[in-house]
Amino acid sequence: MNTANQPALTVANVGVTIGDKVILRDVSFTANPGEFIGIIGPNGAGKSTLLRGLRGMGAITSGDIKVFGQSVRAIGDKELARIIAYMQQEVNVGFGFTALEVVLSGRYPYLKWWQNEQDKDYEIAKQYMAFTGVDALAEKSVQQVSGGERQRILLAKVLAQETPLIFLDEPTASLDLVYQEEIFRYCQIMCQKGKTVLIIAHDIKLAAKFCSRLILLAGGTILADGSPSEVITAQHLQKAYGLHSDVFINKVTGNLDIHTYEAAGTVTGKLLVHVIGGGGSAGYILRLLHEKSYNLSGGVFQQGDTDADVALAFGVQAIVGRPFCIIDKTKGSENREKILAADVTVLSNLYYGQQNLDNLEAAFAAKKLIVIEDTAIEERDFTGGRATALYRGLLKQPQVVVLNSVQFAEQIAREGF
Ligand SMILES: Nc1ncnc2c1ncn2[C@@H]1O[C@H](COP(=O)(O)OP(=O)(O)OP(=O)(O)O)[C@@H](O)[C@H]1O
Repeated sequence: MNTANQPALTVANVGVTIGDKVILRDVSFTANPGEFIGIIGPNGAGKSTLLRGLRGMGAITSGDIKVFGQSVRAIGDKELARIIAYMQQEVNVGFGFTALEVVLSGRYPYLKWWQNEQDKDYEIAKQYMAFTGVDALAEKSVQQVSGGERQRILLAKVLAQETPLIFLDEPTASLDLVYQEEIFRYCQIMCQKGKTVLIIAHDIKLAAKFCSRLILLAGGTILADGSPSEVITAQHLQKAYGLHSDVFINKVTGNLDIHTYEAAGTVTGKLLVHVIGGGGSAGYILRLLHEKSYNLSGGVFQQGDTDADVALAFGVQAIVGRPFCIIDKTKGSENREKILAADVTVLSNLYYGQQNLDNLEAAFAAKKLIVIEDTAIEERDFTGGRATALYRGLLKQPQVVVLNSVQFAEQIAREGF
């Protein structure tokens, strides 16, 4: 087969109906050499049905599938096995076979019916066993290896098939974190060498970390197809999984991260809450309130402050000032505007220096103010006593309620504001 200048896979309007149940409909996409495509989606979305169908193993009721420009229907079994290797979700490995024998069975598309495996086949099998780190297990029975080792033996078998296309149906299921990452890493290397890998995965974060592209299936059709950041959005996750989430780049890992939470009722939706914070003191407050769907603003945070990052991750309108600088007039006024507009303002357990003293002064403008106090103000005062004096004056205001962070969390969980 001539594979040059052709998409590896062309899927056009594929549908699968079993009995009167529509399992897949209008599935269309093209996969090019070198692409590492993660197929994600909730249970029952049709991922396995799709992969089986693409491999020509399940009945496709409509549409067309081409590999390197040729319809799969027109390709014989053995030739197709030289183009697509497929690792199914549950593989029964025959009793008594050694790991090497299992991997060698991946070479069958290259053997004539009368032929045994040749030296070259042994070399290839051993090469991929070394690649997936199971060469030392060659003579061991596959019944006597761990689940992770077995998955890597099966991956070596699939690789020994030396096909340009590789389909993997949840190869990481039941594997620990190390093995899961390893399998994704092996696939990434194979794709860098020009192979096309389609992998079904339930771990979205892992798929987003390694795959060059994701296809999100939901309800039997493609909901989103693109780069991980295009596909993994709160809106798509809500549509596909019915899940409330925030999607953001984790500053520690540099990877896409997802924070999921239980949906709050609609009661809190319209209440405006402003959170005065900084230096990481407001992050958990923003999270708690965001999870309850309050309409939030926050500030004045400093650029680079984790409170500013948390606000960004949760889509909170944040007033962010320059780092290590006294809060300027503009930011101070913005802060007061938000405080005046808010139904409730929360003042976090802030530490005060000259730079952020304006946050404390601004708190006097609140209609209703919840002051979070976990540490005595004297210990948080780096202004030579000014912050303490202001704070004491603030606590005398009738609109002020003082809670520690545990009481605050309980209050929000129990009844909100
Ligand atoms: N042979 C069949 N007969 C009838 N329904 C089927 C058949 N095979 C699959 N289905 C149904 O088709 C839908 C899609 O199944 P499929 O296994 O493709 O989903 P999946 O996305 O791979 O799910 P999971 O994440 O749970 O593995 C499910 O509702 C399933 O019950």
